[in-house]
Amino acid sequence: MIKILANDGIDPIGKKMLEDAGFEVDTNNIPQDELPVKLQNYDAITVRSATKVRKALIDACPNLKLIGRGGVGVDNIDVDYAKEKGIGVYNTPASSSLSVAELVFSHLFTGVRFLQDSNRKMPVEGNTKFNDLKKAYAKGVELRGRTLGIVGFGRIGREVAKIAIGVGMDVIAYDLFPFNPEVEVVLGSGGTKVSVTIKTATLDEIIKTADFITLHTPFVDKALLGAEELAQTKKGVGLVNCSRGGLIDELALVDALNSGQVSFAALDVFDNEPTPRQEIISHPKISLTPHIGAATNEAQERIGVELASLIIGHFNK
Ligand SMILES: O=C(O)[C@H](O)COP(=O)(O)O
Repeated sequence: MIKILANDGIDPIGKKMLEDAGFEVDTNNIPQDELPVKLQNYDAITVRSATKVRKALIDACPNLKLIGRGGVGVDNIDVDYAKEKGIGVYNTPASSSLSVAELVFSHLFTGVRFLQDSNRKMPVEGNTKFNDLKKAYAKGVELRGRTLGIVGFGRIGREVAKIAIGVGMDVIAYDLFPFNPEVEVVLGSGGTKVSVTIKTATLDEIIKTADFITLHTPFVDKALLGAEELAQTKKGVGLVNCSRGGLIDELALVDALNSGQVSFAALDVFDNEPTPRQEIISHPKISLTPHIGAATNEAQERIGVELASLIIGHFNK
C-alpha cells in the first residue's frame, strides 16, 4: 500500500479521496530535523510552505516517489533535484488565487483606513478616550479612482485586478512575460460578465506612478523593491506583499515608512519565516498576517482535491 505523509496537513476531502483510492495517509507535523528518519517509511510527502524538502532530505529517503505541494510556490522544494532522482513533484497553482486576492484587498482596505494601527491602539487606550485629536492619525483615503500597480500578472494578479476594477480603481500591470490585458469581471454572484482591458506598464512605470503596489511574482533573490526603488515611488504609496518574503527589502521598507515615503505596508510574507524581525512586527504602519493567503476553507478544499487527484494520477499511471 502506498503511504503518504501529509506533513503540513491536507483538507479532509482530499484525504478521503486518497484513502478511497487505496492509499494510507498520515496527517502529521513532524519537525524538520526528524524528517530524514521518519520520512523513510513513506512513498510520498505533501507539504505546504512550512516543511522544506531539500536535497539532503531527498537523499535520506530513497523510497520517496512523489512530493506534493498543496499551494503555489515551490521554493521550499528542490524541484530540479527531485526530478533528476525520478521523483514526481506536483503543486496546485490555480486553487488559491481568489483567496490570496481577497487577502490583498483586506490589507489594502486595512492600510488606507489605518485598521492595523487602530487594532493596536484601542486595547491600550481604551474605548472611552477617543476624540477628534486622538483620531487624527486615522484620516485615510478612498481606493476608488486611485491607481493600483500589479507586479506579476499571473493567476493571482488577474484575480486582484478583477476586484480592483469592481472597487473602481485604475489598474496597471507588469509581468516578465507577455500577458493578456483583458480580464473578465463577473458582476454579482454568477451575474453578467464584462470584459475590461487593463493598462500594461513597465516595472519602472508602476514604481513611479502607482498609488498602491501589490506584488505577485515568485521568489527572486534580489528585492524588487529595495531602497533605490522605494525612493522613486509616489510619496505616500501603499505596498502589499502577499507573495514571497524577500521581494521588498524589509529594512529599506522600515526607513521608507518612517520617512513617510511609504504610507503603509501590508505583509503576509517575510524574510525570516516563521519568525519575522521585530522592526517589522512592531511597526504601526504595517498590517501583518502570518502567511495566510491560502488559508480559507474554499482554497484548502480545492487544494486538497487537486492534490489528491494529482497523486492518484501519478501512482495509477
Ligand atoms: O505558495 C502558496 O501557495 C502560498 O504561499 C500558501 O502557502 P501555505 O500553503 O503555506 O499556506
